[in-house]
Amino acid sequence: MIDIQHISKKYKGADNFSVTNLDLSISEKEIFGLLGPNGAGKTTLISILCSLIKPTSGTFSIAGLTYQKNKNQLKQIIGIVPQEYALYPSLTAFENLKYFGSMYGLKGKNLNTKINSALEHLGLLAFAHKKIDTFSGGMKRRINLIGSVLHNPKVLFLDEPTVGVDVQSKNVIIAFLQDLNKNGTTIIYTSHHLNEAETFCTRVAIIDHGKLVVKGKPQELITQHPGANNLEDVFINITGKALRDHA
Ligand SMILES: Nc1ncnc2c1ncn2[C@@H]1O[C@H](COP(=O)(O)OP(=O)(O)OP(=O)(O)O)[C@@H](O)[C@H]1O
Repeated sequence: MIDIQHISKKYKGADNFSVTNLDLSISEKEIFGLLGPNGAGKTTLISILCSLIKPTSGTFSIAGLTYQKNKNQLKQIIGIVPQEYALYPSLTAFENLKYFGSMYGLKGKNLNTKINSALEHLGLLAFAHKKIDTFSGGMKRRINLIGSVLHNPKVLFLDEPTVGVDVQSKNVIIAFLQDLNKNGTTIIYTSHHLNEAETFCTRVAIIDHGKLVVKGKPQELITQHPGANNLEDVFINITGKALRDHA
């Protein structure tokens, strides 16, 4: 489904590569977790796969489509949930979602039904006509998520979808994503929540300093690392205890 070959990225003016010669294949209907310390290159990789930035070298395809040849088709089959909220604060939740839907050519009754159904699924129907600037962080994240799936993407990319949300919102978000996945959506997400990734993901890859260090099913990785009881132990084992501060 997703085939990544020798992807590297060096930002303009940067001294180092943010992603280095990365190869990865992700199958249809996987829930794939990209894990790694701050600055490892997770957002950079997701941004490349979403065609938001161009790789310095290397290629990738999604469902056989490439950004060089099939940019518009590619946009239609993917959904993107960015780290930052991409919402208009002075518009209501419903108005924001109508706007998102219209960007994918959706309109009328069909769009309204989809919006209402997703709002209900994510516990937000009662707030449909309230302005976004009155929403909590967890509510905004759920609206952002709905906006990215109205067009039924085959592949959904999420950059830390559960950061800064309470446990209740997190559980609703994870359950919603699991339902999408059961209905055929392949999910690729980045997270620092290793407990969450351990139970949520079919496979994970740990990235460090722009390189893919290890990949596999969470339980397999735990078994392969002597003394590891969970994915966090594996993570520390692989990436070490040093802080990754930089400016
Ligand atoms: N626009 C940019 N210009 C220059 N360097 C950048 C840019 N964006 C990211 N970087 C650098 O690329 C490296 C990887 O950053 P990236 O945001 O992809 O990491 P990450 O794994 O998503 O980190 P985090 O977990 O903190 O979100 C870092 O060293 C970062 O400083």
